[in-house]
Amino acid sequence: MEETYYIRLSKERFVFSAAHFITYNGDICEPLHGHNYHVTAEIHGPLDENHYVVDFMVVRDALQKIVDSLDHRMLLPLEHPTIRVAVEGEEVHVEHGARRWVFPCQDCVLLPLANTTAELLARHIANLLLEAMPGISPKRLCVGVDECDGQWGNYEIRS
Ligand SMILES: Nc1nc2c(c(=O)[nH]1)N=C([C@H](O)[C@H](O)COP(=O)(O)OP(=O)(O)OP(=O)(O)O)CN2
Repeated sequence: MEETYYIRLSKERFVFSAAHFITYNGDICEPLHGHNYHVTAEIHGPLDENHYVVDFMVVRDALQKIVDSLDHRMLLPLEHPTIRVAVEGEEVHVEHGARRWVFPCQDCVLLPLANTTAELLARHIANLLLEAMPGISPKRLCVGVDECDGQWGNYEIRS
């Protein structure tokens, strides 16, 4: 029998309210809209000298910073094949086909993603979480992003 330990952080305050639009089925582009995204993280690994997988507080604080950095922002994908995102002075200019949007830079987060789906947001948050916890290399890290009350996109990375 194999034993595993893992921690899960799923706090009510891991929420960011953000605007986005995605494309799907080729070139169909959603209207701009918002979600109250909920985030969870699960970390698997052996116990350390404290009998922790990882200190809850370390993960909690790192995840909270990431969540806060996305809160009250327009989420924009930098790697989308047909949504063009360009910073011009203090503004972000966005184009998709004949549609155009202009946002103040401070209201936007430009993400290295091909689309702002819940799945890709989960991957992005997982990568930020790993970067924020140097020295911690979990056996498995799972991040979940809930777009709207029970529609989760999940990402898992194993070492
Ligand atoms: N696997 C995925 N499927 C979909 C995603 C996604 O990220 N991953 N995203 C969407 C859209 O963003 C869409 O906005 C979600 O639509 P909907 O569920 O209708 O969300 P609402 O906020 O409008 O919620 P209501 O329950 O309708 O109020 C689609 N699919």
